[in-house]
Amino acid sequence: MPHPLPPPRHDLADGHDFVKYEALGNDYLVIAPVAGQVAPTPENIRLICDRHYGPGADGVLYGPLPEEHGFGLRTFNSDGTECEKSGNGLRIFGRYLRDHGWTGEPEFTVRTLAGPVTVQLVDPAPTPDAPNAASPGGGHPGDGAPVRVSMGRASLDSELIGATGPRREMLRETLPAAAREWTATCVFLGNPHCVLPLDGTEVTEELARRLGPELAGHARFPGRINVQLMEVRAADRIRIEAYERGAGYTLASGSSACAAAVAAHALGLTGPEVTVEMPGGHLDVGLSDAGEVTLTGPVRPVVAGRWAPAFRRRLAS
Ligand SMILES: N[C@H](CCC[C@H](N)C(=O)O)C(=O)O
Repeated sequence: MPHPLPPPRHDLADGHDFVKYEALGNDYLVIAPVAGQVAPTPENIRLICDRHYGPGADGVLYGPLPEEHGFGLRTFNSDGTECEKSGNGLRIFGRYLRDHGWTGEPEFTVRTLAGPVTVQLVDPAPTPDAPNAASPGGGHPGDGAPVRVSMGRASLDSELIGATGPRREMLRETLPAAAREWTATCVFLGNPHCVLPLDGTEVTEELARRLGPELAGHARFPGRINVQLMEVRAADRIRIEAYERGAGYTLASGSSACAAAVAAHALGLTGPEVTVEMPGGHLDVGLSDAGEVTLTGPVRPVVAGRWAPAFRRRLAS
């Protein structure tokens, strides 16, 4: 539902320089580009995301940037690289826009490097304490209330994925790594993913951390790739461990969850609706007949803060 962006006003940032949210332990800092704000240079992003020397996060969401319709967003990984989009990042950004008064709408457009997406704040189910919580568009989304993002159409096209070699569908692709051959199905969702269906005993944090760096930087993918180890548990349930391009091992990843659901469905292993389990919790992924992918799950605010003057001096404007 397009609508004009309010003019940047510092009070919409509530006097904060950044706000941290987490989606199943996948944490992002939202930095609104208001007057005097730091610039999203690779050096700044790396220091801000550092878990020892900065506030720490898996990435930074820099927005809202002015757009004729909807809200512009730039998404950065913790290593300072910019990526096309992040599923959890978009869900967090949607919740931030509503929490901080940039919009009162329950549904709106966010423009990413990979194009526009629709974010929808799903009203929580009513409870005895909050019987009206589910009124249409009404009320403030409660803590952990679901946020849904329409991630667009998925594709297995090697050109979109950025793989070397002849143009092909990347279904059951053989990839040599760690002195073994792996069979992967690769998916483009605005950003690229490499899904490895494995036996459940192999879907471990240890293997994700060991194999992830090698596959993420594999010569087959010059632009690097996000990696998922996947166990199919039932026709409507999968489990993944993700190693993200630019952020490393994460407790959850939204676009990874979508990519794994698309790969499992393309391999004939699951239906169009799946729950994706990750170490940080689970997300729901739906695939429409037209190939549209939706991602739904909770988002939680963590902390809002101001740069300490000495820290601010280390960040370029
Ligand atoms: N955590 C993110 C993934 C960010 C993707 C990024 N690592 C890349 O494509 O470079 C998510 O929830 O989708």
